Amino acid sequence: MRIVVLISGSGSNLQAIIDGCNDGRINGSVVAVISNRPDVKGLERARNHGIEAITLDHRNFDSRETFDAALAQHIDNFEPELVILAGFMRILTPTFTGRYLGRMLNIHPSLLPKYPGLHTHKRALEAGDSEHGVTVHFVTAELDGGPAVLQARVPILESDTEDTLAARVLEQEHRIYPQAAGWFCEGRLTLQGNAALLDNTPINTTL
Ligand SMILES: Nc1nc2c(c(=O)[nH]1)N[C@@H](CN(C=O)c1ccc(C(=O)N[C@@H](CCC(=O)O)C(=O)O)cc1)CN2
Ligand SMILES: NCC(=O)N[C@@H]1O[C@H](COP(=O)([O-])[O-])[C@@H](O)[C@H]1O
Repeated sequence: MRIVVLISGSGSNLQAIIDGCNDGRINGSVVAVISNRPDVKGLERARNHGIEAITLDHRNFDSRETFDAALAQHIDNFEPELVILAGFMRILTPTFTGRYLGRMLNIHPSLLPKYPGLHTHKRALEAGDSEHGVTVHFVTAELDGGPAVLQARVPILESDTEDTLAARVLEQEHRIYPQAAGWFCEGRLTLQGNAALLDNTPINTTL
């Protein structure tokens, strides 16, 4: 399957997806990487693997709608079966999410539905939570509200800072995102209404 990955920064999840394609865990190939921010490390990661790396700077557009329309044109040029958000930091419009409904995944650094949005590690620490984690979900118009596919739990340690917690969560991200993408590329993972199905059975597995 053809995969287009959207990024905004470092691209460590992009790297995990590329590695999954290269070692056979994902029956697909990343055909393009698109960043809404210029000169980010994720674009370098793409180029290091001979993958087309495109910058579509959202600051050059006068609205979310015009940015999303241009983004969709770029994506559709590559005719992907799967669009992966990997640290992509723009809220997408309903028109855009509707266009890729059922074939767009995101990874979010919290145990959704807890802490949608930003600054999740800080919020979990400030709440005094004993555990945190990460969720892979289908992308819908509702921000971080799409059906969950996979989750991984991470204990919060007394000594944790935002950075140490984020690093431990990131390790789990790199583990479960290739698993979810692999299921999709095998045709096993689908979106039916507001439910994620694996082999036609409702799923919300914690790995
Ligand atoms: N319609 C949807 N759009 C996006 C989803 C989604 O599920 N539905 N997932 C997000 C990813 N995400 C968290 O996982 C997320 C990304 C960005 C933001 C946000 O508030 N962005 C700000 C800009 C922040 C910045 O540039 O640093 C904004 O867009 O104004 C919240 C959550 C991707 N989009
Ligand atoms: N709301 C989206 C969000 O916060 N995504 C998070 O951004 C980081 C990107 O890292 P990466 O660029 O190294 O993959 C990851 O922790 C990812 O979960």
